[in-house]
Formats: sequence, C-alpha cells, structure tokens
Amino acid sequence: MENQNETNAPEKPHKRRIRYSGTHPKTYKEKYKEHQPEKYADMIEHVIEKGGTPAGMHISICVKEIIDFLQIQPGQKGLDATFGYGGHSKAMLECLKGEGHLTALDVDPIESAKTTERLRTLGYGPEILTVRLQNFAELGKIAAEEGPFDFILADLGVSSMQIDNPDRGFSYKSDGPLDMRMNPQKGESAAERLRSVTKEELEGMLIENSDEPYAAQIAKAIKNRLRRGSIETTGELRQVIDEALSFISGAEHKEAVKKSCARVFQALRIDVNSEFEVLYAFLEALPSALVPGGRVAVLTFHSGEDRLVKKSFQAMQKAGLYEDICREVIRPSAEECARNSRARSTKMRWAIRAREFESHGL
Ligand SMILES: C[S@@+](CC[C@H](N)C(=O)[O-])C[C@H]1O[C@@H](n2cnc3c(N)ncnc32)[C@H](O)[C@@H]1O
Repeated sequence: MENQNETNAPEKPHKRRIRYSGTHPKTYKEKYKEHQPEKYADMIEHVIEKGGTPAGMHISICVKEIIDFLQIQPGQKGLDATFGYGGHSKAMLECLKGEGHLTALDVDPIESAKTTERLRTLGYGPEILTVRLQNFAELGKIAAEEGPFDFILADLGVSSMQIDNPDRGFSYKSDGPLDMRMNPQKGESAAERLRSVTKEELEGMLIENSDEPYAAQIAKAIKNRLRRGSIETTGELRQVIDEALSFISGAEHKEAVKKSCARVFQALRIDVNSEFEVLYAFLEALPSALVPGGRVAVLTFHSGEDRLVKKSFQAMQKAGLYEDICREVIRPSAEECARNSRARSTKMRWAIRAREFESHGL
C-alpha cells in the first residue's frame, strides 16, 4: 500500500555536505560551520581558544581599555565610526543600558548589513542604534545631523571578515580577484589602480604607504607584466612579487617574498581606499564633533596611521582643542595578543575635548 504521508509530503531538496579534501576544511568557504556561529558555538569557541579568528567573524581588540577610557553613561550619545562585526558597538551599547543612542558607520555594504541584522536580533532596535553606510571622512556632516557626541571610537583598517574572504581580494594568502575595495560598489579596484598608475607613482605609493624596501624592483616588475599581460588576481600579484625578488636566493627568498607581499598588499589597500586622506578628514573634524569633555579613542594598525593620529592629537592639544591626550600609546595586553594574533600590531590613542573652544571653521 502506498504511504500517503510520503507521497503528499513536499519534496525536500537534498542538501549535500560541503565537500573538502582531508579531514578539516581549509578554505574560507569550506569552513561552513564557522560561518554559522549560532549553530556551532562549540566549534567557534575552540577556534578562538586556539588563537584563531573563525571565518566570517572579527574579534574586537582592546575592548576593556576602550570601555574603561570612554566612561560611557546611560543617556549619552556615541559614534562607532567603524562598525565592522559590531563587537565594540555591542560593548558600548551595553554601557548605555537602553538609554541614549549609538550611531555606527561603515563603508562596507556587505558586512554592515549582516552586522546590523545580528545586532537587531540581539534587541538593539533603531531607537538605540542607527547604522549609516557612510565614510567617516564625513564626520563633520554626520555630527551636524546626529551629534555632537559624548564618545567616539574609530577602529581603523579592515575587518577579519574582509581580509579572510578571498572574494574581497585583500590577502595574498588566498587566491581571488584583486579588488581590495571596502565598498566594492565604489571606486577603482586594486587591479584597475595598478593599470592606471605610472611606475614612478607605484614606487612612491609602496614607499609612502608601507616603507617597501624593494619598491623600485617590484614597481618595475608590475608595470612590465602589465605591458605584456594582466594582473587580475591576488595570486598573480603574489607571483610577480616573487619573480621581482628572484635576486634574493636560498632560504631568505621565501621570507622576503612573504614580507614584501604583506607590505605591497597593505600599500595598495591604503591607496585604493584613500585611507590617509579619509583619516585626515576625520581627525580634522573630530573636536567639533565632540561635546565639551567628550572622549575619542582610535585604534591603529600600522605606523603611518599611528603617526597621523599622534600628530593631530598633539597639534590640537597645543591649539587648545583637546584638554588632554594620552602621553604613551596603549597596547593590548600580552594575554590578548596570545589569544588574538591580529592584536599584535594594535596601538590605541585617546583624546578629551576641551571644555571651551571656538570652533573657527573646524
Ligand atoms: C577593524 S574593522 C572594525 C571592527 C569593529 N570595531 C568590531 O568590533 O567588529 C574596520 C571597519 O571599518 C570600516 N571602515 C574602514 N574605513 C572606513 C571609513 N573611512 N569609513 C567608514 N568605515 C570604514 C571597514 O569596512 C571595517 O568594517
């Protein structure tokens, strides 16, 4: 006899387990369990315990140091200039205890949509959290609309979700399209940028943005390759860098290629996203975006960024715009660096807006 239940049941599409070779998934996409933290909490905890960052996630840095400094009180108004995975936003929202408001900015439409959804699910509705797809370079305009703010945080650079996803083209460690745009819907990709700059401009970019010691050789190799063919993927760029450093032999070659790849990819990313220009605009607008006595903390990840923040804070303190700034840079603890290797290069600086100043066109 025919089983009625079976014939009437809607056909469920058969879902095959994601296939990967070996016993463990290796690539970003194969790590399907890490992409579902709610479902595989144990696995996520295990990856973090071992000092890794689960795929599709970002581990927030210096959370305690930031929260201790910002002294957030319920009822205050704050700005997270770099929303990312929302870890810092969540910690700041917890301090508000349901009273006040947090505005969060990000230029990445892909990740900020996911983060917004996650925080909304946690109960942070639009009455307490506004998310704007906007560059922090527009701080002046944002503060005029939503500020001034009692506290501001900027955690610069890229998130782990961006750097680990080969489709975004930020990393030399996996192959993908050479893109590097934090907002892939705007501006030139890294591949296009390499085509549009001259050899001299490229060499200057590698020196200015990441002190690349082999800038001349690498810029020449890239432009030579582009005359004969194309560089469309992260793997192809890595290969050109490898060939450009062929004059370094033996065991040193591999190490030199790795270090130059890290520097060249960083320099290109800074250029593609105009990172120094937008940071400069943000720093210039900061004092006027804060209430008197308002607090700002900035996390930087390379010396160029840190220098810019340090110089701006010092100059503005001298001009009477900040009543206090950190004398020494704050670094994450040894325990935090052991838990999260990505924290190792982090530097935190802070400033407190002066109680009184004339904002002459600032
Ligand atoms: C290091 S992550 C922030 C991580 C975040 N603090 C957390 O706890 O998850 C940096 C984020 O800032 C964003 N971002 C970088 N430059 C930006 C800019 N100029 N304006 C707005 N967002 C920016 C990136 O897209 C990225 O999502």
